[in-house]
Amino acid sequence: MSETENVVTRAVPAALEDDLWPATARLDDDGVLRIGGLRADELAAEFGTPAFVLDEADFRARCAAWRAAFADCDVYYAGKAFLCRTVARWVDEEGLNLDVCTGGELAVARSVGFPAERLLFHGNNKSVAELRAALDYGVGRIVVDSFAEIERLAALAAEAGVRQRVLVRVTPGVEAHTHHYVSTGQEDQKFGFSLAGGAAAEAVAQVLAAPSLHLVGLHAHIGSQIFDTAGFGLAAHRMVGLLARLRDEHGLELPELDLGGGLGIAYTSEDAPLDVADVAERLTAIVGKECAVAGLTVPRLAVEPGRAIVGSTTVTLYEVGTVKELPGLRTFVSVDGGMSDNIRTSLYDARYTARLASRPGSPTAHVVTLVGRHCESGDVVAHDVPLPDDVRPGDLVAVPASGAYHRSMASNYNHVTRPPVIAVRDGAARVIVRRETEDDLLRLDADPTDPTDPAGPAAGTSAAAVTR
Ligand SMILES: Cc1ncc(COP(=O)(O)O)c(C=O)c1O
Ligand SMILES: N[C@@H](CCCC[NH3+])C(=O)O
Repeated sequence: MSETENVVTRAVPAALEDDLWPATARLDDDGVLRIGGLRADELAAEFGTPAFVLDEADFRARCAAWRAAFADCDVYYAGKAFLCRTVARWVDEEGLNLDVCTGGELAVARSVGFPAERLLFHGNNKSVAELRAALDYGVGRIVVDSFAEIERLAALAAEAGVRQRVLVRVTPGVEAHTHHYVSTGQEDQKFGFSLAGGAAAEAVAQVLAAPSLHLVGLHAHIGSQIFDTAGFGLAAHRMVGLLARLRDEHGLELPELDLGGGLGIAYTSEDAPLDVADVAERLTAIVGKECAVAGLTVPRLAVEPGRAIVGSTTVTLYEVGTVKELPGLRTFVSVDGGMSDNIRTSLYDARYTARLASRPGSPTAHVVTLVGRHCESGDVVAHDVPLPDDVRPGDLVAVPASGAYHRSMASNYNHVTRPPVIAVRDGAARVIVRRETEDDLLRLDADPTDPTDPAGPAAGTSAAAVTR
């Protein structure tokens, strides 16, 4: 238990804290939260709770800011943060490219006709079916992640009669200062080819030897929710070093360098995110300088922001169901969602804040634990949240910064239906992902009274079948 829990009475923040809330979020005079010109209480009445409310104007503005900051680079929105058909369409309309990491994400892109050339396909264990789907759609770039995959992809591309553009994913040996579950630049992890161990250079040689593969560049992603540029700088330095070595060994200058995603956002007022324009300036300067020193032509840079684009655009609206006070110990405020719509608190010990969204409440707050409705005592939405003393059942609570890795990591634990995503803009709301129903949950189950139901899903082609 935290020392502050329920012991200190605090003032409820009067205003919405900068950086945490979507750009169009406002507090009405009657204390009601408004996003995209719409009142939280009216949104809850129309669409129910819990619900993800996504500020479309903010999403588009963030895409535009990244595009402007990285003007001569390729910006790939990382769909894993949150993807649905409408968002794929917005990304396309805003002129960004799209990073997909599964056949499912690719299917979303495909379903809206996302230009194949502007897709990049990631994954440390892409299936044969996924690789075939990517080749079939003509995905612009595939990032190869293992020796087995190089062999597999080379065979599949040859079979399809295409020469597939690829990047080699390198682990540059950089420790990002973030939770170890989301740190991916260090040697000891499952992604990519080690730089220090020589695997990266060997992977490059194998790709170059495969006539059906066309090596266009290198890729590195050091982790996620990062607040300083030192790690990116070090990764850039090492990647340019590898480019120079490849030039010396193979006489070729690779034209592309993808430095991945990972820029952090503010979840509480203690977080100080970097400005995208500053990051762009620093990264391009570092790469430019390193290339000048190495005598290399500056490669075209690519970046893959996910969280930094969608994270702050979305607020989760919950309804309070119970308030349990344990005098001198803690107050639990239970809402109608939980770890099925926000796994980040229990998985990464992530910090969040929350505020009453349907009325002002008393000016003083108890620091409470905001919990969900699941059968786990670790089902916490947010620790140490100052909610008004008079918080009660029926109140709406809003959790900001819940656009990235919330809906995309949502589950049906306890057979809870996953919340909808409601896009709001200029006073209009649109359901872009509908709420699941109990019928949705039952749809996949076989009927126990009917032995012929279901026929069973079609099996994918096994990897062994291709490489043998
Ligand atoms: C390869 C790759 N690119 C991009 C991203 C997006 O990261 P973020 O949402 O932190 O920007 C990730 C996730 O960490 C990733 O693994
Ligand atoms: N899911 C993680 C980020 C991982 C990104 C994927 N490589 C998070 O919520 O912070």
